[in-house]
Amino acid sequence: MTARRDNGPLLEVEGVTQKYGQNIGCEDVHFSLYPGEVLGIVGESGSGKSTLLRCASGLMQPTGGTVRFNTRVDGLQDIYALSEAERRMLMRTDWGIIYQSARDGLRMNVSAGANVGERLMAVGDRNYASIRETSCEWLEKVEMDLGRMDDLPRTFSGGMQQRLQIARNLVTKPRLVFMDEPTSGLDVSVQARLLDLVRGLVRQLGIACIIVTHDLGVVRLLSDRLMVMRKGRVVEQGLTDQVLDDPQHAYTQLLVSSILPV
Ligand SMILES: Nc1ncnc2c1ncn2[C@@H]1O[C@H](COP(=O)(O)OP(=O)(O)OP(=O)(O)O)[C@@H](O)[C@H]1O
Repeated sequence: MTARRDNGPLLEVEGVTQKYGQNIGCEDVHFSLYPGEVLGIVGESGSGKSTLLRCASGLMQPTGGTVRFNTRVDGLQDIYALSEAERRMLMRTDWGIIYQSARDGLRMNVSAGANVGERLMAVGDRNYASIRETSCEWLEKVEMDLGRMDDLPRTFSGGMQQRLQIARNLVTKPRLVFMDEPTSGLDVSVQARLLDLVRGLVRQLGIACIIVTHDLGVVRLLSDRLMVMRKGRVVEQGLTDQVLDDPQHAYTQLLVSSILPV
């Protein structure tokens, strides 16, 4: 585990509840995430994983509870008490979000290079040569062929699009990255390479991550800690190996024994 605990949590989620009318998206969720720590969230379809991720990543204000992020200047701040502009700035600088569908995370009508470069411009970089150089470095880090730099993402395979999303998100060196099913929909060998790449970059850069997935193999490989959700609630959480090798809750036991589809 590479998490650093000396300066307190990077993200603190307390009592987060999201209701959609009568429907419960998630209910009374608590957790803290430390710098450099990778948290996996698993659970069957409809268990509230995506709802929780959206609440924690500033995309949807929960109907109850608080989400606090340890900002560089002012320390722990309730992200929904910030102005829209401040929250957007955080999202551009300290957070990354990697979506299951590249369409949600990339601009499909601008080139691969511009997809990466515009993130640098958004944080104030105005030097075209250095933007292009850094974009190239990142495309290489995610094993993209630089010959495709000026091509549109819609001409890429699913695996390439996900690698481009990773470059676009990591280029600004965020401290926290949210990933929603980053490998689903890709074929198995592409998934394995992508997971290796994510694992290498996350460890090398010491980025904290929250990964929502239905794939226990993904969390086994990437996450330090694991949270298991059912019907909007967290039923079990702990160190990933502990939870997967010695599940305490009956529902986790079913998930791990593959009796339930996750
Ligand atoms: N926009 C919405 N309006 C009403 N109910 C919603 C909405 N979004 C989600 N829900 C409900 O909230 C609950 C949790 O859904 P959520 O999508 O967060 O689960 P999930 O675990 O991410 O599922 P999946 O793995 O299928 O994406 C479900 O009962 C779902 O029907």
